[in-house]
Amino acid sequence: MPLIEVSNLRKTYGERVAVDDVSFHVEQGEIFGILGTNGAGKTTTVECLQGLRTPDSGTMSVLGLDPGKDHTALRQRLGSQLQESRLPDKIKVHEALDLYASFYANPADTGDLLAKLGLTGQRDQYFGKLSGGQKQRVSIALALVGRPEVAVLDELTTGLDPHARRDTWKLVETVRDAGVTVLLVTHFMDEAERLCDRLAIFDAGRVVATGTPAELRDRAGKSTLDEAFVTLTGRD
Ligand SMILES: Nc1ncnc2c1ncn2[C@@H]1O[C@H](COP(=O)(O)OP(=O)(O)OP(=O)(O)O)[C@@H](O)[C@H]1O
Repeated sequence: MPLIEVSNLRKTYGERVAVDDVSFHVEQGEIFGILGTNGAGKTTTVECLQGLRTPDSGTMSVLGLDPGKDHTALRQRLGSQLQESRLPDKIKVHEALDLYASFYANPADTGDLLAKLGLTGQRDQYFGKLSGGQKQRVSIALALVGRPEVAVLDELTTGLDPHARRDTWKLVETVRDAGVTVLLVTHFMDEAERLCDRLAIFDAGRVVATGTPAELRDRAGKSTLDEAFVTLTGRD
């Protein structure tokens, strides 16, 4: 049974249809990408999956739970990275981690987690003083502190330099290799190609294709995911 199953999901904001008849599934242990341009409905979809938004219609199952009904149980088993750094500048790294750890019944050891993410030296630093890459690593640490079975990582490398992006990608692979299923929201084709085992291409609230990066390239008859994306979204 898939770890995540979404069928015919629809979500509107007033007149605006943000997500329209979206279906896909995610298998245990994979990095699954939700790829699309701005406003494609990616964040709305993962917010519904986390029980943060109520869809208008459709069904969802995450770890066998219904996000709408089993929100509290799901929160213990799912880790979320914030789309932007929403931490106050004046919180220290270890304070943020301890705070998030307190939300979970069986949190990870925060010292170990900081070491794994290369943040031991930043333990006592204010969040506001960190570099972009360090902030991103803190937000990944916050997503992992509850020992989640599924981690939702949204716009992971936006604003990072090429070295920090590559370091972050390696980190995501380490997370997956430790057995965590990763739902990766991105609008970067190179990131999706490099990291995702399978992905769904979103466009204007709909899923236009799902598959491995190689399958999507083949289907579109293109040599890069970038070109395949343009073809599959009908923008050729
Ligand atoms: N709270 C809201 N109220 C009204 N409209 C919203 C709200 N949140 C999102 N939308 C609209 O719904 C559509 C889908 O937005 P969503 O944030 O899900 O897309 P996205 O693919 O994650 O985009 P981005 O990459 O820019 O984050 C957009 O047109 C957006 O303007």
